Amino acid sequence: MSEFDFHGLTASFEGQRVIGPLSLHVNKGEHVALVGKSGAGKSTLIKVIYERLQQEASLIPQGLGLVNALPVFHNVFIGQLDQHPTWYNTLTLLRPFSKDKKAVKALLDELSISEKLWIPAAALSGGQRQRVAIARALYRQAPILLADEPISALDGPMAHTAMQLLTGRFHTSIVALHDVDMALAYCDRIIGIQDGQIALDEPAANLVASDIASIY
Ligand SMILES: Nc1ncnc2c1ncn2[C@@H]1O[C@H](COP(=O)(O)OP(=O)(O)OP(=O)(O)O)[C@@H](O)[C@H]1O
Repeated sequence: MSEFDFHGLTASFEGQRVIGPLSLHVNKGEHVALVGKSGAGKSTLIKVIYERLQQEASLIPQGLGLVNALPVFHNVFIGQLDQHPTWYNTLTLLRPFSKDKKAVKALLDELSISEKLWIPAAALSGGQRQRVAIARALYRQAPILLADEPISALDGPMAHTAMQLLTGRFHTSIVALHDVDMALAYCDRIIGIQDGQIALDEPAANLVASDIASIY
């Protein structure tokens, strides 16, 4: 069953075409890895897809988009901001409800970072910030994940934990990954981007890492 079927996806900067035009059909339940060399267009393609999906998707942008002045709890809670009335969000800023504290802490426990619950995001390391952005995306509970290099700053075991959570909790995902081995391990479809076009589109089961090398 189709999750989405987009045609004519394009993006340009200062008149220079960097994506497409291309078509992308993704089935419900697919976990897609976007691979390709730096500058190929993976981040831009994720942004273009997000513009079309909006509320249906959880986004982990490469820049993470954390609010530095807010504690980790609030940065994760932001994932559900549009699911509550304004009065609820205002009260939460001052004094979070215990059910939300419990839910956010449980998620942070899974990413081994719950001890930072009340620490401002500004005081976190790069890998800790990435885990908070992952928790925010999971907390949103959207059906589709769009993630741009979500594990680039994580150590080996934590990178595996994060990929298990992301591919396990989201029905459908599109994740840009530099690590080809992680892409093959956790995704069932590999899309290679080269100069803003799809240069490879194969089930992961049909590929080994060296097959993907040609697009780098
Ligand atoms: N804001 C921008 N203004 C101008 N050009 C841009 C902008 N953002 C991206 N580009 C250009 O678009 C092309 C694709 O960039 P993009 O960030 O999508 O690549 P990428 O595959 O995600 O790279 P990386 O793996 O390094 O993150 C590049 O040539 C880049 O220089």
